[in-house]
Amino acid sequence: MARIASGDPLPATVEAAKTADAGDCFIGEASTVCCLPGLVNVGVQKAGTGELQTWLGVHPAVKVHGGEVHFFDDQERTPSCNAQWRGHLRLRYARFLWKRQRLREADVRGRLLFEKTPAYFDRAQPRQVACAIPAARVLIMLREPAARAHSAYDMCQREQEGRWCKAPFAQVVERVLVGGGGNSSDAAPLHTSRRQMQRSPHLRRLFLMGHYSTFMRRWLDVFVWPHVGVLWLEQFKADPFACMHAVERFAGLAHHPYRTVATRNEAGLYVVGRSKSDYERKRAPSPWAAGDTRAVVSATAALEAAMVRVRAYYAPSQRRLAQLLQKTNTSLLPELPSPVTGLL
Ligand SMILES: Nc1ncnc2c1ncn2[C@@H]1O[C@H](COP(=O)(O)OS(=O)(=O)O)[C@@H](OP(=O)(O)O)[C@H]1O
Repeated sequence: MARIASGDPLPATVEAAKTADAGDCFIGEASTVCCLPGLVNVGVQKAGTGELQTWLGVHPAVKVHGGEVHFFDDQERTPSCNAQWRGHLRLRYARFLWKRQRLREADVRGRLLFEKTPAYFDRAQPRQVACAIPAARVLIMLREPAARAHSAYDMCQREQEGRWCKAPFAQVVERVLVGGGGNSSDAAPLHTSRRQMQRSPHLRRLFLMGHYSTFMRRWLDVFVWPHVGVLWLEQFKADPFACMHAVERFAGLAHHPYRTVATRNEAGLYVVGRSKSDYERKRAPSPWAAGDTRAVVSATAALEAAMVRVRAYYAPSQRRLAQLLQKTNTSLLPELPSPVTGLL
């Protein structure tokens, strides 16, 4: 059972923070409260972490942060996790987490505190997170890695318009993934072009993040395995109710009747209130918008071929992940989704 913020808050001092853990709260000046989360969703980007936060936000026994925290992103390596350091780290983290919200005891008493930062999966040092909140439940949401990479690239094109994502995804794949013959059945393994990866840290992250087993091992090295739970966006798409039930069991929460509050949106997905899935797919890429049929057909074919290539690139790594999930028993649902099992 994850720690629920039900006890009396500790004084907001380093001394008190030395003995705190996930789910504990600190009371500071003017009775303001800040807490350490009991449940942290550490990733991955584009695997439905925003949606999960929305669903947990309507659970009466959960207090969600509401945004993304990024406290542990790219922090410097710390020499050791001694008591003094732990005390400081916990206080800084709890204060940072709630700096934009004036929490009162009544907001948190008896509730599970939740934060999500998908960037933690590959950008945080799990050892540091474990130093701050060793008893926390760590939720890892994954998504078939080729679809994840495409979705992340698409988001960059739509929202960030960065230089690194100007070219169509299919062109980038052609440039970055080398070896093989473009066919998943080719014997030669695909790997990333060192030169292309050195040129763009964004592309490097886009492709490397999908080697889930590499990053997962780092989390499993420092958190006890029953405290780490894995869920797939594909599972959430297929049955969000089973997923929410599994998350509740994982976090020690009472069952909430999500079926009574969820509706289906235009995309046919279950949502509670506003969802990214309501509007993300409505924005069309340029050839579609221009209505140029030939361009659409050729862009679709190029994208499909690129996706085959990306899936082939990730196949060995997906096999390693399957073994890791089996060994550690960290899947929250017993059945792996078909786009994932297809690769294993
Ligand atoms: N209710 C529901 N059911 C199934 N799938 C859903 C739902 N809500 C959001 N989504 C899809 O989740 C994808 C976004 O994931 P994230 O919220 O983790 O994105 S982000 O990293 O925070 O930007 C994004 O996927 P893509 O549209 O394929 O990019 C969303 O469409």
